Amino acid sequence: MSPTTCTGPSPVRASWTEPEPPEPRTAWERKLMDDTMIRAHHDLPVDATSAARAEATGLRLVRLDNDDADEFAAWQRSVARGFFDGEPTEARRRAGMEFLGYRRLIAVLDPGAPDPQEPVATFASWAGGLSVPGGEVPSCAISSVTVAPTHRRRGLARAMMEGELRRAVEAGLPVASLTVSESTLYGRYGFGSAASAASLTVDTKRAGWAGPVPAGRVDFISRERWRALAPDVFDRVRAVRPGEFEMPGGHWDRFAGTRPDAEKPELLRAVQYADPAGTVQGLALYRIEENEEDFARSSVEISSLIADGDDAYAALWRFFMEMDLIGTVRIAEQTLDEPLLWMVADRRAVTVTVRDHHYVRILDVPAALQGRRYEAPGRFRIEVADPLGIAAGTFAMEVDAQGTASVREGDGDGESLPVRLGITELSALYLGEVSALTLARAGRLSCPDPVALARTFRWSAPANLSYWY
Ligand SMILES: CC(=O)SCCNC(=O)CCNC(=O)[C@H](O)C(C)(C)COP(=O)(O)OP(=O)(O)OC[C@H]1O[C@@H](n2cnc3c(N)ncnc32)[C@H](O)[C@@H]1OP(=O)(O)O
Repeated sequence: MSPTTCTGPSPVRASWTEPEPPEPRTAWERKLMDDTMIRAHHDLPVDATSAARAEATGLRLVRLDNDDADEFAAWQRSVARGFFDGEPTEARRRAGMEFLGYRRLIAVLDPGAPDPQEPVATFASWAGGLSVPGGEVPSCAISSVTVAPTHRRRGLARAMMEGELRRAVEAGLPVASLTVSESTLYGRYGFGSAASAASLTVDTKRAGWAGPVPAGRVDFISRERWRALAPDVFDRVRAVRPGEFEMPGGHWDRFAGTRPDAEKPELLRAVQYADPAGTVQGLALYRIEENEEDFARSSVEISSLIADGDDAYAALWRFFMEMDLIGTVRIAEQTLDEPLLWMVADRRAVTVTVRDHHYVRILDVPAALQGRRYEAPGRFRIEVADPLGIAAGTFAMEVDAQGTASVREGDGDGESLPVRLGITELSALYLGEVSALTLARAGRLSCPDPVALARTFRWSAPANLSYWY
């Protein structure tokens, strides 16, 4: 599989068929149907080293059968407990079986526990497309990492992570990626914060619309129509925005509240923006939170805003900013460089909070670095340290005037600029968000000319992952 393509099929179909599973609707779901490589990753047995480590402490590290309803239900219960959710309802179990069949499910079982089938640790992964500057690479997406409070700090999370990263390497995936509950967890495994997220809170009474007024129209649509349109509009946005990830199965229905386990879907409102020719270029989902004390200062929570182009972006934001009875508009998971800040009359009406969000871990340095484009040519000799030994080495990297890189193991020539850094730092640089100069100033990499390195690795389109997985 080339590092710049990612196609992939549903490795597993859930056994629950009541009602009939829907036809695959998103690009992801369609692609899942026929990619043997993704199925191969899904079906690999558990890592022997990690399994032996668990065995030595009397525990069993296993890969679960997605089609086994009891195993899946127990795994899902443990994940819910790990993330402080309530016990999954029957509707949630069924939806999970239907929508999560593509995930490789790992569990740790404790034969000494009162209920030995209930996992004491969980882990999920799947192969999907990660948008990078100028392209897309296959990534091992990781989610649902939990360890029961009764079994914490015995190395179970480490055993699962190390084992699953080795499996991802074996499957030929050049990077791994995840979203995090805590910033402190994943740097030790070589993950770097590669796409941050900004939360915006707008005081609409103060902001004042100073942006363009596009010629198209904004209309209310049903949640079902939003669900049907969103994948295509999102895929157009994703193609040019590093940091976005191919939408995992089940997520569109979760956002739109069109899954059988949706909670209060009736509170969601959906709108679209169509250009004057009638082409839908933007979509948004939101809910209103009424302010009982002052109806004229109620709040809008935008849960999704997908804008393919500047007109769609301006039209949707203007729609929210000029709504009657609204005092506050909130949105999360935005880029660090939102045009909205330049579309309001009073900049201080917008409060921006920044958080680390999408973490990336390079597993195969040549494949990963060749999978993206660069903004300036350069020749580098990159020495990478990796505490897990997966991607350590010295690499000669040459970027031509078109921004295409050729990377191979070796020292390069005497003209190459020497760079020394850890895999966490190289991974953080990967999507072009943080500048190499900033990492050098922070003492996180060494290079005699960090400005040259920064010029090559930066990317003008800001990185962003607009959701959690
Ligand atoms: C991608 C995702 O799913 S993100 C979600 C992560 N999960 C959660 O936040 C759910 C609640 N938390 C948990 O379930 C657990 O505490 C976990 C999964 C975070 C950690 O599980 P444990 O089995 O206790 O971790 P383990 O014993 O393997 O520790 C591995 C390392 O991480 C460190 N570590 C573990 N938890 C934390 C923490 N909360 N903060 C900082 N360091 C931590 C350990 O000190 C250890 O360090 P070392 O190996 O470098 O010495």
